[in-house]
Amino acid sequence: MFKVGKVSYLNTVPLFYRFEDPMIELVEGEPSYLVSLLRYGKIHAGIVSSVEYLFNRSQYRVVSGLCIASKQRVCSVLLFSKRPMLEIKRVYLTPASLTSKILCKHLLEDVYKLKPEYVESRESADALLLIGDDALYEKRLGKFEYVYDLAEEWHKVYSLPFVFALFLVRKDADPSLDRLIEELALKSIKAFYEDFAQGRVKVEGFSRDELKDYFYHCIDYFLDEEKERSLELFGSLAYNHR
Ligand SMILES: C=C(O[C@@H]1C=C(C(=O)O)C=C[C@H]1O)C(=O)O
Repeated sequence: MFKVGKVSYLNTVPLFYRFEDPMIELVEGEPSYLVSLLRYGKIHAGIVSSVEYLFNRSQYRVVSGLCIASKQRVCSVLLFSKRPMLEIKRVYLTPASLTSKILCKHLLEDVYKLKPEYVESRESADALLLIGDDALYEKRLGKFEYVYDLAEEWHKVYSLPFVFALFLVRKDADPSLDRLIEELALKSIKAFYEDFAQGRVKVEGFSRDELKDYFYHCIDYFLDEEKERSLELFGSLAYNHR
């Protein structure tokens, strides 16, 4: 039996839409939790934060061609702020994330040349980094005057897509697992988009228009050469923020 980690957010619904096999057991959780399970061998594989691969390459194989990325906007990695970007002083970074936290630090410190204090409580912060469904729900509440999409910020600077997560397989796992994951995920994505186009997909808590914007204009699942280039660039910039 293979244990495979699945991020428990809207963004993985297409990847796991038909991800059923007698050999596979899914384990759900937030990205940082899944990374710790994978690192310590409690699961064999999972779609997890891309920085885990960038910092510990020798431990993993990457399932080819698949990722969670965005071409421009991602819509669910958002910095919510009471002040304009250049005036941000105290930042809360969600502990659910690894990649987006580092992306946020890179943008604030290296691109915008700020020296923010990172605080543990939301209440004392003037800006909050949230990811996944937490970010999508917070946006709806409309409590913050400034909302920055971090993939869009990355794109403004580098004109590149951004890769948030990769399907990693532990090197000590059976080699047949990579192929099985690739097949099931590709089958899932195809079935999801076919069903969505036919109006057959419903996800509790989200309207059809919200889903359409998210899955057609924000999230992208295909790891191509441009995304690999972006990943390597991020790897070289991320090192100072680990
Ligand atoms: C786009 C997203 O990508 C995620 C962001 C991750 C991270 O920041 O470590 C990890 C997995 C992905 O689910 C999101 O969660 O909204």
